[in-house]
Amino acid sequence: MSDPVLATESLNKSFGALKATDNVSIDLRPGEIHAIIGPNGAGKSTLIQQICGGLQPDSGRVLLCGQDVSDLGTQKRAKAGMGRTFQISELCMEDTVLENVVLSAMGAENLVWRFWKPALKRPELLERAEAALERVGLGDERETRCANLSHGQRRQLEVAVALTLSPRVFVMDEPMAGLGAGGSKRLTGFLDGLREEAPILLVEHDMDAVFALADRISVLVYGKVIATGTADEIRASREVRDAYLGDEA
Ligand SMILES: Nc1ncnc2c1ncn2[C@@H]1O[C@H](COP(=O)(O)OP(=O)(O)OP(=O)(O)O)[C@@H](O)[C@H]1O
Repeated sequence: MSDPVLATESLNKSFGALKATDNVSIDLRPGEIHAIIGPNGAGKSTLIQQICGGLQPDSGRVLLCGQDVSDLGTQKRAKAGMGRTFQISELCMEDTVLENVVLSAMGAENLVWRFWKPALKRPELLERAEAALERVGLGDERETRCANLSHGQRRQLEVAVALTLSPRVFVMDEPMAGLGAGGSKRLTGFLDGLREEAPILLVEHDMDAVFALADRISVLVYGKVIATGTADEIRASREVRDAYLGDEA
């Protein structure tokens, strides 16, 4: 079996007496989508934040392509290849789609951000930004202001932004949130193809999307992984049904 691209080793995080992440060890293999599911308050976002560097665990490690990144902050992890997406607030609503992606491509080159308007004329940055926009299907929207994009298009734009950093993994926190049925279906199709670019660790409440996409699913309950397996294995697990999915799964 191939080495994991991303792995957590015994991550623990408590808030007072509450164990939000309890000894969590999961991994993400090349080409796969690994979904993390679980009830509200199970610790999914806390886990994602520890993986991406926004929150320091009490103990445990995060490995990216075998390298221990536990001591790196969010930016350094992003540069090392951790492509966190769907932080809507990081898009600049007043700027165009192309400007948003160029800004990110500049970050990848450590360029100073106050010089970013002239950077729009730099062919290598433009090329990288345009390639990312084409890849996510927003090539025709390059001059559209971000504020005028649909919810689903903004999610695609966030992937384009992440792509300019040549991510080794994507870590996505509830990408389907706020999308209608049609939007979820379109995004599901898009994520299905995106796994060729880099494997995806996906936290998601939309079970249709999870069961359509995930190669493996881990179920988190009260901060603990109670099961990891294929969609069929997770559906068949009595423990998972009792703790989370009920009998409709
Ligand atoms: N900064 C914090 N301080 C104290 N408690 C926190 C903090 N962040 C999260 N928690 C608690 O930790 C637990 C896990 O929260 P978390 O947001 O990670 O769950 P989640 O699985 O992402 O939930 P949801 O599906 O509702 O987004 C919850 O009980 C939450 O109230």
